[in-house]
Amino acid sequence: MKLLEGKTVLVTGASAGIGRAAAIGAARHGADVVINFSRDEAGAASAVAEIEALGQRGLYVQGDVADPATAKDFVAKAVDKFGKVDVFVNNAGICPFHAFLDMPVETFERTMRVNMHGAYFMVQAAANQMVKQGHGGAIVAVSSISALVGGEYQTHYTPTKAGVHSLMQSTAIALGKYGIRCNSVLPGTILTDINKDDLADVEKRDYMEKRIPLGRLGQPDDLEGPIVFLASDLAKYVTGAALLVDGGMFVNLQ
Ligand SMILES: NC(=O)C1=CN([C@@H]2O[C@H](COP(=O)(O)OP(=O)(O)OC[C@H]3O[C@@H](n4cnc5c(N)ncnc54)[C@H](O)[C@@H]3O)[C@@H](O)[C@H]2O)C=CC1
Ligand SMILES: C[C@H](O)[C@@H]1OC(=O)[C@H](O)[C@@H]1O
Repeated sequence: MKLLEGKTVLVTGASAGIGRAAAIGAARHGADVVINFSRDEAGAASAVAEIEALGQRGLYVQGDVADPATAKDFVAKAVDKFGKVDVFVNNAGICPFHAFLDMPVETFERTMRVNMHGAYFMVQAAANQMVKQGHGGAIVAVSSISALVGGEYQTHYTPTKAGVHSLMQSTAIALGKYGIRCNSVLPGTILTDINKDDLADVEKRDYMEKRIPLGRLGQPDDLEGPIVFLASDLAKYVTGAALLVDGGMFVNLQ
């Protein structure tokens, strides 16, 4: 069963990793997909090629989500090409691991701008378009298990992930009257570029793996189903919710 037939889906940071998996998943479920990317044009082009190979239409648009102007441009280009926005997936994010006591101001500010400000202005631009269209929509934010737990080298990052989930709770209220649902997915540890240096530490990787009841670290396509579900009418009465996708890591205290 195709869950997003006829929909136009926008995904940020989709040249690789979880964003790419969400974009491909949406296409597999019958959507046309517009992806934002910042630097990796080859990755973006190959994601669009994969979307087209699935029989759907695709478009890639360059833009740094930290710049609020990117949000309006992304939505405008999507509407130019496909006429509407039905689903928006806020995925772009960075996590430059660093200790707390000597956190460089630039690292802190860049992480806030990409992960939090970027999410805010992107969600706002997508929501304005959905309100204008008048037939509702779905917004899914890629938050994190890190919205619920801390990280010694992530003191600048975990507040952005809690912030993104909190944004979905508030926009669920602000946008409910327009039929726009807003939810978060909370991935656990998923093997992508964002953590490949961190997980090169064999001891740490081993510890993470052992903490996961399902016995393995996540892959980007583990997020495909949960994101498509929240974007689809199967979740038509779900808003303001958060779905942990972590192989059971969070609940595994002892
Ligand atoms: N990999 C993991 O274990 C987890 C990842 N997440 C979140 O998932 C999201 C995706 O990350 P991953 O796929 O894991 O890593 P990734 O590094 O493969 O993907 C991040 C994407 O965001 C893009 N991006 C970064 N800065 C950008 C900017 N300024 N403007 C536009 N695009 C930008 C990158 O180009 C890349 O495509 C992030 O928000 C991350 O916080 C959440 C929980 C766990
Ligand atoms: C980048 C980290 O490996 C990853 O990001 C998250 O949000 C997870 O909690 C992991 O710490």
